[in-house]
Amino acid sequence: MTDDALPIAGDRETAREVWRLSRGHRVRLAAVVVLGVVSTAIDLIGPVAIGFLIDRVQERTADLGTVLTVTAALVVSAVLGAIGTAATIVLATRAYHAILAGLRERLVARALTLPQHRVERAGTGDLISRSSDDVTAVADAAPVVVPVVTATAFSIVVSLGGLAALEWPYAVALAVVLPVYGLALRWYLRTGPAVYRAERAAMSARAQQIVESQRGYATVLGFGLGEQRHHAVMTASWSVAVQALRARTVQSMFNTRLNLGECLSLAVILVVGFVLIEAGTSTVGGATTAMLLVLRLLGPVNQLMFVVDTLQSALASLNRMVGVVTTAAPDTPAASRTGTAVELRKVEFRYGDGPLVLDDITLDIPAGQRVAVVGPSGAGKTTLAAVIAGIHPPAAGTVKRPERTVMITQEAHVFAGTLRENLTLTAPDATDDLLRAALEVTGAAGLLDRLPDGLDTDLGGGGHELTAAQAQQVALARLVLADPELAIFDEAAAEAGSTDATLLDRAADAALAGRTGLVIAHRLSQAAACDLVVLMEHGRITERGTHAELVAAGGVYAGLWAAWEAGRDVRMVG
Ligand SMILES: Nc1ncnc2c1ncn2[C@@H]1O[C@H](COP(=O)(O)OP(=O)(O)OP(=O)(O)O)[C@@H](O)[C@H]1O
Repeated sequence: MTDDALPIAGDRETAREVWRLSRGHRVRLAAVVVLGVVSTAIDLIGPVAIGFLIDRVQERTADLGTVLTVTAALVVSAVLGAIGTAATIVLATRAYHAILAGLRERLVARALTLPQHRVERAGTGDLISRSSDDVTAVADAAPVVVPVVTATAFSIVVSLGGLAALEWPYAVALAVVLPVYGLALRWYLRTGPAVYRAERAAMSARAQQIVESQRGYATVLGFGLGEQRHHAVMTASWSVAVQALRARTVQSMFNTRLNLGECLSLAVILVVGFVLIEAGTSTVGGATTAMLLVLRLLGPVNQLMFVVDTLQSALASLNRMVGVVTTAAPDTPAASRTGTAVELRKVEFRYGDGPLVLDDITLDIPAGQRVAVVGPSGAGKTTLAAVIAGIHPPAAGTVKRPERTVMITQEAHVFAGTLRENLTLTAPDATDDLLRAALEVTGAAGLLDRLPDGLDTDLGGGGHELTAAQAQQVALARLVLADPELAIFDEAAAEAGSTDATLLDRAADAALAGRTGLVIAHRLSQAAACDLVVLMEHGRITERGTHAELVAAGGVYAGLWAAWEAGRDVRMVG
């Protein structure tokens, strides 16, 4: 794990979080425990009844009534035990899924508030895999793990209790042998995962060799590489065979250890039973009951050993999920001083270990004013916008911005869902009238009329496709509905003079009305309409002032403006 990776919770932290999440389900969990103990205890009736019958037969006091009573007890205990166990498993599985659903909700909620730079540093894949693969791994483990773990836990407790009730030396003997299973498990967990990983890696390498040979078929033929490819596939296949052999060996060695545990368990009960019968403290029936109890227990214990892999990987996934949930909340932006919406002091920023992309930036944006940032490509405009928006924390210096800050980036995303859902993302309670008004403000009322189902039209993946400009208008309408104090626009550079550019300029202008605005101006006409213009070059602010002041000053901006007016080099600023 690198320093940048999202954290992985420890087992204790995970247990704490799961306990916290179980708050609404504790009655159900208590019912699981009660039902589990009762149904496992009912299961004990069988061994006890058989022991009772054997003793009566030995004493020669058994008659047909005894046999029928014992048979009835066996049937009733089997049926009730089965019903009770099934009900316990159903209840436990429901509780498990309810708690998992709660965890998933918290994970998504937390993931959506993680600072973008945190997610980017960790790799978006990490977060996606935690909220999809890990959730699936934990959910898929339920049908395998829950019944086995529940049954084994109750069986161990109740069987040990039953043995102790019978004669305490039986329980002590079994308790002494049970650690053999623990040792077998420890050995398996230390050896198994690495061997299985190596087997899977060998399989991937073989698949890779085969796919490459097929994909590069023409090259293989053209260069006469057939023999070489054949050899590569053969080597990879042999490696799979070797790894598979190792994996199966580990498995059978594990089985041997389990068999040893089983033999020892039965042997100690046999020996203890013999000694107790000899001493006259136990009967043959009692020893038989003890033996049957141990035999009953061995099934679930063995099953537990075989689901331990699934259990482990589910726990690892759980730790990864809880790691996101318990990640520290991002710093809330400091409230800005009255009158000044944005305050940057000596801000520096670099991507990773790269060079400074922002260097000594000090900037105030008075509340309600619009500032345009212009400059050549790579000057750091987008980075400055992201630092002001709080997406990237500054490497040095301080940034203050209003709490309600929204940034519209160059790629406005349209989410899969209806237009209404796309708009209400930022205003869940907005009425249809408000949504229409927001679309109207951003000049998209016409779009609404053209959509086949109006606000209910499906957009995004598989739905009605919006043009890039329409997607921007929807994003702007979303911004209007979010009603932020500071709006930051880093919009796509539409070609100057194009219908889209005019449309978007008007839409942005309307969306900015009454707010503080920071506009990354790709067209100098946008800059000219702002209250203040900031020119950036090589990560530094080199000129600042009103448009008129900068033009009058005759510096770089004035040159750019002259070029813009002459229509000579429009792209200089984008
Ligand atoms: N994610 C990143 N990782 C590393 N370097 C980056 C990253 N994003 C931008 N840069 C670098 O930072 C510098 C500033 O980039 P930035 O995108 O902020 O400039 P810009 O003025 O907005 O350019 P443009 O107008 O082309 O969008 C450039 O040298 C760029 O290569």
